[in-house]
Amino acid sequence: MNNYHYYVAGGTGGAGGPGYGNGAGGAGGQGIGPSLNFDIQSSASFTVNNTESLEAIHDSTDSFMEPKCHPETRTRMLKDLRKWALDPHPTTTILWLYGPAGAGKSAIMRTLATQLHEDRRLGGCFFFKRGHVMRTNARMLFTTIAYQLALNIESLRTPISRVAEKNPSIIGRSIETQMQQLISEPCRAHENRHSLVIVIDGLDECDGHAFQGEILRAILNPSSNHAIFLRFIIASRPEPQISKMFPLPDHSCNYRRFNVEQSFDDVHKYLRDEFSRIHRDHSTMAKIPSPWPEPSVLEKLVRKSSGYFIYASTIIKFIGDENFRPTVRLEVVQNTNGPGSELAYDALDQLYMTILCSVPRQSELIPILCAIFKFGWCSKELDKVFRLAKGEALLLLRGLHSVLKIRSSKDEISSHHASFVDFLKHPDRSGTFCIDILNNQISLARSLLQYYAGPFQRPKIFTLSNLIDLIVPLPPSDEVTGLFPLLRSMNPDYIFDPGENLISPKIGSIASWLKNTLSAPADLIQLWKDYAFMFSIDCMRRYDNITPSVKHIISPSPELLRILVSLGFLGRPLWSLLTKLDLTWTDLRTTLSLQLIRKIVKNHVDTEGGANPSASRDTVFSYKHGLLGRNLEEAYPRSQQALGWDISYLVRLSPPCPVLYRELWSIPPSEIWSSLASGNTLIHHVSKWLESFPDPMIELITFWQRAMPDFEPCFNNTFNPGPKSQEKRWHYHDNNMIVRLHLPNSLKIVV
Ligand SMILES: Nc1ncnc2c1ncn2[C@@H]1O[C@H](COP(=O)(O)OP(=O)(O)OP(=O)(O)O)[C@@H](O)[C@H]1O
Repeated sequence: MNNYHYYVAGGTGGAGGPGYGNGAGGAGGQGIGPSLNFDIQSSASFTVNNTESLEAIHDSTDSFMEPKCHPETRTRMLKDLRKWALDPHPTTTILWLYGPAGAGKSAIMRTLATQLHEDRRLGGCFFFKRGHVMRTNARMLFTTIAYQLALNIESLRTPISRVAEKNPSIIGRSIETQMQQLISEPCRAHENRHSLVIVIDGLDECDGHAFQGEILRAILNPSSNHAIFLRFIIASRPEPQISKMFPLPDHSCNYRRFNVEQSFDDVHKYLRDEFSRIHRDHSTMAKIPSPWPEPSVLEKLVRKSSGYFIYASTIIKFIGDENFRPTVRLEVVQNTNGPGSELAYDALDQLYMTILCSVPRQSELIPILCAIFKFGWCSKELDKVFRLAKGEALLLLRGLHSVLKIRSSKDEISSHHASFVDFLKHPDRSGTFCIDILNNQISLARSLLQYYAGPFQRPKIFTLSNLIDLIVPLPPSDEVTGLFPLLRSMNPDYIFDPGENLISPKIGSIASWLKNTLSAPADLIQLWKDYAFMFSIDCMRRYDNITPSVKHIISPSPELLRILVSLGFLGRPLWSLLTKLDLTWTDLRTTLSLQLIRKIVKNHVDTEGGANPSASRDTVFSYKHGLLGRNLEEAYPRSQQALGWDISYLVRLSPPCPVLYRELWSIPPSEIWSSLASGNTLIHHVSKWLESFPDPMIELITFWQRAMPDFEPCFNNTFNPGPKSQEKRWHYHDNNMIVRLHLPNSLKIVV
């Protein structure tokens, strides 16, 4: 059991401080004397000397080392805060000051505490400090503040010390009881004409979220019934467990929120003055012309600070180091990736490391951080791509509110400080958290590829291009080989999604990369070559005849080429069919034919034989896009005719297939003959196709040939060609396409 003795006033020793309660005379300083002695008995777990908690006071012995505002900085903010603190009738008596890590909250609070002390309005203060045994201890908060109240306000001494005497175990009681008995009750019984401010800084640095909550509940609870003259200012990072206690205020709130905003002007002033000081005082600077550094360099550094002080004060400490030349160190700071730059940001890095290391579920968090800073994704996108439950990404990022700006209203995530992104990009600084190290890049690529292997969902932002940029620089390794199965199972719908802003060479670069990665299987390389080639054709269609530059590096498989030659005129999104139906190239022709046949039949049924053309989706689509006809009645037969042509070409290219043949019979004759042109074409190509069967049934061929009118001359025109013309047209169609696509001549059909 240790005893903690706060000896206040009088007696021997302590230098008398200026007491200011009710204009009473000066209270004593920290002395040892019997006249006022409140003895707060600790629980057995306390083994540290009590004076350590006194370091939490604004003017403690070590306080000269703690941050304070540089002269003429944060002036407007300090003025506002002081005005609120001194206001005899404020609308709220509790103020929460919040801002990201290193924004300058402690500096503001310390400067304010000093000002309030000079105004004789400081009731007490407590500066929590991470890593300090007493200054992270919630139990020390109200006892230390009570001590200062007793010290500062003469009329409070007796009631406070009486509580301590009567209840020596008060330090072991709940936070709320301490607040009630040591502060609220003695103050309520006391009359004070002026406000008295209690300043609590760095609440997020108090050990244990539960204790942080308890402290806030003790202060915010309306039943605490604080004395009318008491004001509380609490400063912290906007950590979720604290922010939730201060929801955006409505009219019934008894607190005010105060955001420590960026201030480029203040940082500029600070940097300018500090550089002048270094220039003036540093032994090696005598010959360096003034102003130093040049204004443009200064401006750049101000921008880099994002308007917060942590970056500015860190580089000043580095540049101003007496043992080095400031000019050389300034160069190092400017070149963030140059040698030695990791030393420049020591303090900053420690801050960021502490924050990152304190976050749970780090292995899940790292790829998410990579995605945020590489692709700028919002939380919804993160949930989707990382296959997390709704809102889970935000939950994972909860511990990073002091470095990340997370605006749930706009669903945007960004960094408070530009310096945090620099940190995350530099492997010597951020180590395993570095977003650019190989392991993290591979793990991000893996997550993305897993997503892209799944069913197509139109993304809100299109990032395939980023994924390719991520994959292509990866050097060969076992981990990279692990990505191959995912690359094989990628859903091509994502590649050919018109919303993606991809360019052909990007897709080609995956094939080239696979080729250079020696362990890549040949069929995977071919698959990506095919994708690249199809993509180039797609671009050609979309942008009308822009020759695909990809053709120089890609050699698609002959099977694919044959199909494409036929489909080049169809304008169908072939790629989506491929994956949706899980087909090989060989299956594709047959299946496409079957599908198209079913479609022609379905249109017939849906529209009741064409009587109600609005029931056919592709007729409506074609008409709406001005592709076919002036009205739906005109568009319907034309869209059926287009299907008929497509079927003709595909049937001709398909391998012998009895199922397909049977299916052809399901086409209602009226649909075949509604357009003589496509009917004729269909009949011609079916008969030719039947000839390609291993054991062609002559009767069948003859049957189909007879179905075609044989008065060739009459039909020998563009719209209604006879058999010879059909063949010519077929050859022309194919060969022309081969020329257009710059394909090998060997693919041409020789008449
Ligand atoms: N107005 C200012 N003038 C000069 N230096 C400042 C000012 N504000 C902050 N600094 C410096 O910036 C650094 C970070 O400031 P401070 O510790 O006050 O930030 P904070 O918001 O309290 O950070 P944290 O959330 O990590 O506690 C400190 O080195 C401090 O000295």
